[in-house]
Amino acid sequence: MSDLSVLPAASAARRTVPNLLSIAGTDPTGGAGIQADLKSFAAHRGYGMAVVTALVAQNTEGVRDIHLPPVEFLRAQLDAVSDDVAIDGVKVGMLGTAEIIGTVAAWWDELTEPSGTEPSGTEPSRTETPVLVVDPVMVATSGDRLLHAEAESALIDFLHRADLITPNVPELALLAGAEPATTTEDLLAQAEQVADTHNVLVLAKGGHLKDATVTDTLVHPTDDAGGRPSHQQFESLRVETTNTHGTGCSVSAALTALRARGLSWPEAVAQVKDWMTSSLQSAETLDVGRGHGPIHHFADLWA
Ligand SMILES: Nc1ncnc2c1ncn2[C@@H]1O[C@H](COP(=O)(O)OP(=O)(O)O)[C@@H](O)[C@H]1O
Ligand SMILES: Cc1ncc(COP(=O)(O)O)c(N)n1
Repeated sequence: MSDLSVLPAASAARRTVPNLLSIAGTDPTGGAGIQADLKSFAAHRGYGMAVVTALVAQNTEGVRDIHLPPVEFLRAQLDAVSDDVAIDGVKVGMLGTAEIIGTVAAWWDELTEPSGTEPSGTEPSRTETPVLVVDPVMVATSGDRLLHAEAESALIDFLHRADLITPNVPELALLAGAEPATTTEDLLAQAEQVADTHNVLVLAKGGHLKDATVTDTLVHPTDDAGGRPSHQQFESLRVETTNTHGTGCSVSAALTALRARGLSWPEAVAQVKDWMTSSLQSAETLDVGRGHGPIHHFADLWA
């Protein structure tokens, strides 16, 4: 009889599960922020890690209070992860203040820019710059502000670091300095402006438009020759539900996971859009709270 007391561990010689970090605020009811990101990473086969920028006393009905840990402690959390773990993807959500944005920016720049010093041999074995997705979180579905108004310009300055930004309609309007789009064409024009200004790929999410279908548009900045790769639109039927708490957080985390797993951006967006539709369709099988409930991150897995 074989020895049942020892189970062989799977080989970790080559990492096939990406290490993914969410830098975001919390939602103790589990639908948005870091809690949603961790579920979304797991639903997309990634190993989830989390650094808390802000403790948010919120539920499905709204935000009650926000506590900001000192930025020295935020930096200590970031270093604790990056000193030890090879990070494949980072999703940035709620940042809250200009000081927090500056702290995350300094950490990111040190992590990704060559220091000029010889490696000590103790760094985690990362071969490439991690994927960086920034969800420019400003206002929650409930209408509560999650970014100080005076921190908007600091957030805008942060964006050029991202591989992809994922604004919703009001966030894109703010970034473009325009009124919120009312049509997919307006959304596209604003996304082109923002993509060029910050030289960043933009996924303009159309959930807040009133159409019967929901269209997200992936927009590239113009290239060095002044041309723009054609944009791609991802359309789905609109799910009739008020359980939309955390949709933006979940989408940006899912995209981080799939890109870190090697999918192209269009492949990742197409897959995440399908997943989001079924997560919204199954949201009512959960019974969480009296307000805007969470989506069902594991609808397909549990089916
Ligand atoms: N009612 C809906 N039916 C189907 N998809 C939706 C619906 N609402 C939002 N989505 C999708 O969920 C994601 C988040 O969209 P959006 O609501 O625009 O952003 P946010 O959650 O950041 O406000 C997008 O991929 C969007 O297409
Ligand atoms: C900590 C935190 N981050 C982000 C959101 C936005 O979530 P949504 O707008 O998708 O409800 C939120 N409510 N809380």
